[in-house]
Amino acid sequence: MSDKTPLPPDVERLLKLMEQICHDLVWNRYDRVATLFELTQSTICPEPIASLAESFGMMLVKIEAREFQMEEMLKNLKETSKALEISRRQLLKENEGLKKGLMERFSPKRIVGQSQAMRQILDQTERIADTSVNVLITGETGTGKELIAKALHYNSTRKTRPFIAINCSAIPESLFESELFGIEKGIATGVNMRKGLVEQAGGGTLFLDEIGDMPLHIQAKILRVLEEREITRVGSSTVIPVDLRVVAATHRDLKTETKAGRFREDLFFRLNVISLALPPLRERTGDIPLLLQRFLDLHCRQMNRPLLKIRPEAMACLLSHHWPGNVRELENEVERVVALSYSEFIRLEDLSLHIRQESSVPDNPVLSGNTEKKETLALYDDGSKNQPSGKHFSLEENEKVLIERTLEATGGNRSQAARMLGISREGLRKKMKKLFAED
Ligand SMILES: Nc1ncnc2c1ncn2[C@@H]1O[C@H](COP(=O)(O)OP(=O)(O)OP(=O)(O)O)[C@@H](O)[C@H]1O
Repeated sequence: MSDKTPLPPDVERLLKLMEQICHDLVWNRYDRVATLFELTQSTICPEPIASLAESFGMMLVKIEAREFQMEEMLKNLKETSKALEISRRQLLKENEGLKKGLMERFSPKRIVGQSQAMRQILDQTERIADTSVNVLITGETGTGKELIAKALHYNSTRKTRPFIAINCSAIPESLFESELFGIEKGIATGVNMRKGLVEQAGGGTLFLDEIGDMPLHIQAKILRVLEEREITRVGSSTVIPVDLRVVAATHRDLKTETKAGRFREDLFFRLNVISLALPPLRERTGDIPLLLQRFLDLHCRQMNRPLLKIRPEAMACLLSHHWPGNVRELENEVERVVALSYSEFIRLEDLSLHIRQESSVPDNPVLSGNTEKKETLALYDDGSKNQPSGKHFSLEENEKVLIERTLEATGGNRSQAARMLGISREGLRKKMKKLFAED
C-alpha cells in the first residue's frame, strides 16, 4: 500500500461514494442509484471513475432488466396457473356432468324394452350391475349387447373408472397380445413402454366384444387374467396385478364353438357365470313402437325437426319387417326417414325400399287403404298370444292386433298409442269401441 501514490482526495471521495452505492444495492436500497449515473458524466468526475461508474451502471441496468423480465415471467406464470386452475375446475365439473349423463343414459330404466324377455334382462342387469360377476351377453348384431354391458358398468361402483371395449374380431392376430397386455420398453429398437387395454381397464370394466372370434392362444391368456387377476406385458416377466370386471359378448353360440374346438371350455364356464341372451327384434315386435318413439324423439330433436307421427300402414310395415340388423337397423331407418322427411307424417313410401319389399303390407287392404279386399296377410309372425289363428285374417282382426300391440308397447297409454298409430285419441276410442265392444 505504502508504495502506491495516494489518490487525489477528490477521487478517493468519489470511490468511497461508489462503494457506498454498491453497499446500498446489496441491501436492495436503490435511492442513490441516480448519483451513480451522475458519476458517469466525465464532466463531474475524472475519466477512469466515469467509465468505472458507467460499467457499473450497465451491470445494474442488466440486472434490473432481468428482474423486470423475471417479474413479468412470474406474473405470466401466475396468470397461466390461475387460468389452468379455472380450466381444471371447469373440466372436473364437465367430467362429473358427463359421467352423470352416461350413468343416466345407460341406466337400465332408460333402455327400451317392454317385452317379457327384455323386462327380464333389464331386471337382471339391474340386480347384477353392482357385483363383480363375469357376464356373457349373447345375441344377434344390433340387439343391444354393448348397451347392456355399459348399463352394467355405469350402474356399478366401478362407474368412475374406465369402460374399455375391445372388438376381438377387429384386432389382427399378430397384434392381439400386445394390444391386450401391452409392451415392455426396449423389446425392439425404438419401442417405448405401452400399457395394454386390460391394464387400462384397471378398476373398471373390460368389455370383450365378439369374444367368439378371439384366437385360442389369447383365450388361454384371458383365462389367466380371470383366474389370477394378473398380466405380464409382452417382453417382460414382471407380473402386474389387475382389478377389473369382465363382460363378454358374442353373436356366436359358444357351446357349439367349444364342441368344435374353437373356444376353450374352461374359459366359457368362467365367462358364463351369468348369461344374458338378447332376443332378436323380430321376436319382440311389441318393443318396436316404443323404440320408434325413442329414436324419433332423439333424431327429430337432433335434426331440429318437429316430432314426426307415423301412419298405420308404415307402422305395420315396420312391425312385419324381419330386422336382420335389429335395433341398430331400426335406429338407422328412423334417422334416414327423419333426415329425408318433408311432411309431419311417416308414410309407407317414406320407408326404405328393402323394408317395404320384404313386408306384407302393400298387399294389406287395411293398411294400404284398399278396403275392398277383406283378407289380409299376417302382420305378426312372432307366435304371440295376440296372433289370430290361420295364415290369413281379416281387416278387423288385423286392426285389433295392431291396436293391442301398440297399447301393449305403451303400457296401456291410449294417448301415446293413438299418436303412434297416427290417429286421434277419439279415433282410437271409437275403433276400440267397435273392435273390442268397449267404451
Ligand atoms: N333396448 C334398446 N333401447 C334403446 N336403444 C337400443 C336398445 N338396444 C339397442 N339400442 C341401440 O341400438 C344400437 C346398437 O346397439 P349395440 O351396439 O349395443 O348392439 P350390439 O348387439 O352390441 O351390436 P354388435 O353385435 O353389432 O356390436 C345402439 O345405438 C344402441 O344404443
